[in-house]
Amino acid sequence: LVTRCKYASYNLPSGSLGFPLIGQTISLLRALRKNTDYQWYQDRIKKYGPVSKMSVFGSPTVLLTGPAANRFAFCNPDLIFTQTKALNALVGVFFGEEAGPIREALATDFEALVKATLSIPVNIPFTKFNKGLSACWRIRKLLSRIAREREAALQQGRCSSTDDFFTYMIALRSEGTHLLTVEDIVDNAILLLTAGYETTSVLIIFLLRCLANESDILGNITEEQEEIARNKGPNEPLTWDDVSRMKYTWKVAMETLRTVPAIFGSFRTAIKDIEYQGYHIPKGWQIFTDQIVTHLDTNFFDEPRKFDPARFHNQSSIPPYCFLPFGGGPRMCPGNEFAKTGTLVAMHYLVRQFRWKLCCKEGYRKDPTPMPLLGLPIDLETRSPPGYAHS
Ligand code: HEM
Repeated sequence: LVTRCKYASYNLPSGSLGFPLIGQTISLLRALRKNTDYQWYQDRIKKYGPVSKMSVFGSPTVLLTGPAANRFAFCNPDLIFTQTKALNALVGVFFGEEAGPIREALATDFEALVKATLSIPVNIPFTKFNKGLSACWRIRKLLSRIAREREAALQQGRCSSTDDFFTYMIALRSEGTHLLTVEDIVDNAILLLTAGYETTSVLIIFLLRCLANESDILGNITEEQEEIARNKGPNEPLTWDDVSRMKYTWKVAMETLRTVPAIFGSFRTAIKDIEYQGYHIPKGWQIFTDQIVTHLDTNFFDEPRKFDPARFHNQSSIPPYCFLPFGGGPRMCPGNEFAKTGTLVAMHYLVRQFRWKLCCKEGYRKDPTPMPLLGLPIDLETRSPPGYAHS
């Protein structure tokens, strides 16, 4: 009623905002967990059309679907990059040589933090949001300590500005390049870790999962990687040039991201009243777009449920704003090349040295990142790469 009175002169999209605060959050989270989110969006589109209003993660939201909507969401200057209210409340690899022990100390807390990013932002004991807040507090405490130690070490000349993320950011501040405080730098570190933590590992997990059932594709990847290895000396590390030659392997990774996007959707907030296709979107409302809607659309991908990396042989045949694993526009993922390199290097060593079988055929859920229901138990066998002249 309040919304109806407040926006009486607006042409709001169809749909309902549901119960205050909760809205459709539980229903969407349930669909994500059951991996039926694609159907959930289709049901909404059928009922309300490609633009509809709802309320998720604590904010009134307009769901936009289709390539034109994706373009609008990613490129409109009146929409700012937002995370859900939960993530904003939670967040206000960078550790040089100590990476191992610090990563271990943080791993469990980051898992709790990522899980809490899509939750109802009400701090009630034992809820995901509450656990995420506690995890975030521990992460912040640990990172702040590290940042302060690095600051002191830098001042005493015990480390260099290129040692890690913190020393680099602190050195830039001393040069007057930015005015961020140590707390701001810690916040940025948390954001980078949240964005980069599970995404690449999800891609590698689902690559392994898909390849276990696709012996021909695995064979083609192995051939590409063996060819690269053949031209190298014993124990010679991979180079940028080698990675740029892993074209087929990357097509398989893109097909994995098309069928199982690591990030399920993108949120923006309208900084003023805006209009889309005749509908008004009030200032302060969220815009939400979901990658899977175009990734599985038969208008853009033939037999979209089929795992077929060959569809990326001719990438110009994919219409713009239909395939968006790394987002689009000015806020496209800045870690995409880093993720690509990490994934390709991991695949180089995995496919040449191992073969694997899935121990179970369970499905997967999104919580919010996709994860096989029972993890990914596999039978791993070592494989002898062909004996090259030098090995
Ligand atoms: C397969 C791996 C990855 C995928 C699929 C992925 C996907 C995405 C997507 C879709 C967005 C845009 C979200 C939006 O527009 O709402 C994004 C943003 C971002 N990603 Fe990634 N990402 C990956 C890896 C990484 C890594 C490794 C890092 C850093 C180490 C990273 C850092 C970021 C950051 C900082 C943003 C926010 C950019 C901004 O605020 O403008 N990502 N990522």
